[in-house]
Amino acid sequence: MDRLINIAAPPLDTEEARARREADAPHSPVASFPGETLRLDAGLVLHDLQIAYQTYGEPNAARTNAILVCHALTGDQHVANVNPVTGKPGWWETLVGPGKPIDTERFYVICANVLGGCMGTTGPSSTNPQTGRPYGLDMPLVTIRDMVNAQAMLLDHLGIERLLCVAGGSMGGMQVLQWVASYPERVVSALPIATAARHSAQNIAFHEVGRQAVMADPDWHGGHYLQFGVTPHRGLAVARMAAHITYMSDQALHRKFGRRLQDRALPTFGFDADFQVESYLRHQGESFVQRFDPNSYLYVTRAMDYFDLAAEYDGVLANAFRGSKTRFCVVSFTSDWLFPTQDSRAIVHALNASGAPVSFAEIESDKGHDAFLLDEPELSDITRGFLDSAAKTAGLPVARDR
Ligand SMILES: CC(=O)SCCNC(=O)CCNC(=O)[C@H](O)C(C)(C)COP(=O)(O)OP(=O)(O)OC[C@H]1O[C@@H](n2cnc3c(N)ncnc32)[C@H](O)[C@@H]1OP(=O)(O)O
Ligand SMILES: N[C@@H](CCO)C(=O)O
Repeated sequence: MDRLINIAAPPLDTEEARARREADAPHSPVASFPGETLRLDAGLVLHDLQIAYQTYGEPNAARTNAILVCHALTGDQHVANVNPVTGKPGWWETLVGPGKPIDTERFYVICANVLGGCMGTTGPSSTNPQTGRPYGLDMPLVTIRDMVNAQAMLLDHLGIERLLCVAGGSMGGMQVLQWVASYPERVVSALPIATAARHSAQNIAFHEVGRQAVMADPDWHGGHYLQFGVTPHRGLAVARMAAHITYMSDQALHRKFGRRLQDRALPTFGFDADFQVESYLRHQGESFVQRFDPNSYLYVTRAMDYFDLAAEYDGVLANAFRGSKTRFCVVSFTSDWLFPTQDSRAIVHALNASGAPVSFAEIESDKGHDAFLLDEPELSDITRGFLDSAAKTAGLPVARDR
């Protein structure tokens, strides 16, 4: 019988997986801030902050060519090249690299693992300096604004005063919007993709299902599973399966799998993964738990839920951008029902009302929300054109013809 998802490989917090993560250390520099604190929206203070990051390309002499890329919910700092933990290409290798739209021969690209994450930046699996044990749920909740404030500390550490662009999709796009609201003078241009200025009720609902799956796993132990030497990987896998459906469109699921059966001619009349789509989702769940920490999943989904940029500005989104000189390019995808085009339009309307320069593109695609991670030629063209124009405004040398 093959009714349950099969977590064959070691989950993230076994000794073996820890060793794999530690093997990443030479690849990911970690910025530490001894003696400094980060004040969080939750009203608490974080000590001994650590931020794991990657850079690609070189800063120019005036340090005016930096682009900050912000990752989505379960991304990490490995935006390009090979991710040493998964052995797979970086999550935005379609856009970032030499000669690519975010051209690392021209730009100095920085990407940091978010606060609350599990790839080297302080998160619930980090050691709580007050107890010497992993934080677990004793880690204070973090918000998108907290993530951005931590990134600002990293930029100070790297000697980058101003960003030529801040770019990202989904939760990365939320960080882009927050960057302009919090640090307008530090951002020349902004590229928020497949995102929203506030998380919808429907999206909060999906996240709650995922969190309940994690917390219902008997191995969760109130969030202190590391002390018990186990990981609630089954709950996390179920959470990912449910979430993954929301990252795709109905058309894409139909195109990829339809009602086809997996490795069999007839249904089993049982609960095995008869259908290809079931097998695919199980695979997505099983592979996710090899690279992600269950408590981090709780924290980062919660940060998205709390995001409501207008709420910080008397309920008027335009006020978040008023006076900002940042140039925007807002992008959405036609088949993205998780962050539909109407969410992007709301951002564009607010930017118009605030007087900010903004362009908007809705890209025709049947790939759903995760289209921003896939090879979408129109996204590449828009990104290249937008960055060329931002670079020109900033007085950088023009791009070579390709
Ligand atoms: C910033 C960030 O967001 S980083 C995090 C982004 N990364 C993820 O979210 C990782 C998981 N998500 C995905 O894989 C997303 O679908 C994407 C967008 C990143 C990739 O999409 P695609 O290239 O279309 O890949 P697809 O969704 O078809 O998945 C391919 C995988 O499914 C597996 N698969 C395909 N069909 C089946 C099936 N019938 N049964 C079992 N497994 C299957 C493939 O073997 C492949 O496995 P692998 O990834 O372990 O090599
Ligand atoms: N699939 C991506 C996008 C989610 O918004 C991720 O897991 O981060």
